[in-house]
Amino acid sequence: MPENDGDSGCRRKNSVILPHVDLLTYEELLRVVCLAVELGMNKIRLTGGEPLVRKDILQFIDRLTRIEGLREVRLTTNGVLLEEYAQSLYNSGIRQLNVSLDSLQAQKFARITGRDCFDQVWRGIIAARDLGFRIKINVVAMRGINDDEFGDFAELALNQPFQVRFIEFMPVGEKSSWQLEQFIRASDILAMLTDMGEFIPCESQRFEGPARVYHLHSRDGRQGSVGFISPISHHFCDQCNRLRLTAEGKLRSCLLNDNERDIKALLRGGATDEKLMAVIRDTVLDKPKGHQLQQRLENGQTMQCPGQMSRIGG
Ligand SMILES: Nc1nc2c(ncn2[C@@H]2O[C@H](COP(=O)(O)OP(=O)(O)OP(=O)(O)O)[C@@H](O)[C@H]2O)c(=O)[nH]1
Ligand SMILES: C[S@@+](CC[C@H](N)C(=O)[O-])C[C@H]1O[C@@H](n2cnc3c(N)ncnc32)[C@H](O)[C@@H]1O
Ligand code: SF4
Repeated sequence: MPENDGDSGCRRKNSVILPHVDLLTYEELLRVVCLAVELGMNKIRLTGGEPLVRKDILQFIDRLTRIEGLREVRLTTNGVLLEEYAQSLYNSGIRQLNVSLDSLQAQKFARITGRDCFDQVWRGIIAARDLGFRIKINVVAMRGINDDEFGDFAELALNQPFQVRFIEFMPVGEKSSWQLEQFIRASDILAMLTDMGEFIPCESQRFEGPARVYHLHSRDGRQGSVGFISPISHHFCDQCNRLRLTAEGKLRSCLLNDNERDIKALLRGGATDEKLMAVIRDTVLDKPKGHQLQQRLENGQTMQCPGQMSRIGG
């Protein structure tokens, strides 16, 4: 196992826990969401950090899902608390979950995440499946860490009603453990899997999110859904319509660009709704055309991005 144990940069081992007062309150979050909805936003994803560990998260989600005009609330989780929370999440109206799962092997999972809880996460996934959630499994692809399991993950897509998505490992975070040797492009992953059967591009999902989705028809007649997210080798910036709001109230127009606007300062400084809406609109207008990671990779330039996944949420 390489030195960094495959920590994808999402949860840093020495993560700083922010004081409660530095976080946007639920009231503040709801105000920002309502204004964004008024401006035309219709989908919210809760991510993190780990959204399910925040105190009173279920009450917050209950209020969030009742906002008029908000079509859908989705959640990305490490799955640790899923078994316990799945029913309440379903009752709140959430129907789609993304679960991060970089290994199907309990010991390796423990080394990657620093938590020996593969079985607990798996039970959460199964509980959510049985309740009827649509489930996507997020796999950050890391050469030398989990590339020996890509076939097992594709098997999972054939055996369970989950969409398995392989995500290119991004160099996010100042002290990110990202190493060029670990990077593996989405097209190489697909090439490694072609023996399993036929991969047919799913046209209906083309603009449904960052993943390029394929129907997998296995040689023995089973079917599944496999996605590839390639922010580095084949970026999708021209279709990107996301804004990201961090827990401490910074609004970003791009995952890989550190320009941020301080929404918390505005909220706590008495900004009017009009002012806040203007700032949200300006953030959208400032959206960069794209990122230069592929060029930097080809030129052998440093790839570290200042942001941090656990802050930005993926
Ligand atoms: N660079 C970059 N990476 C992204 C972007 N969106 C998603 N990703 C990566 O892809 C992963 C999965 O994204 P999700 O938001 O779970 O994707 P999704 O479920 O298909 O998307 P929605 O259901 O539309 O929210 C993220 O954790 C990131 O690693 C993006 O806009 N830019
Ligand atoms: C940052 S995590 C936060 C949400 C939650 N705590 C979890 O573990 O799912 C959200 C997503 O970011 C993705 N991610 C984390 N680090 C990444 C990296 N370096 N490159 C690409 N994706 C990454 C993971 O796949 C994960 O699904
Ligand atoms: S603009 Fe930024 S956030 Fe959007 S797809 Fe490109 S890199 Fe990702």
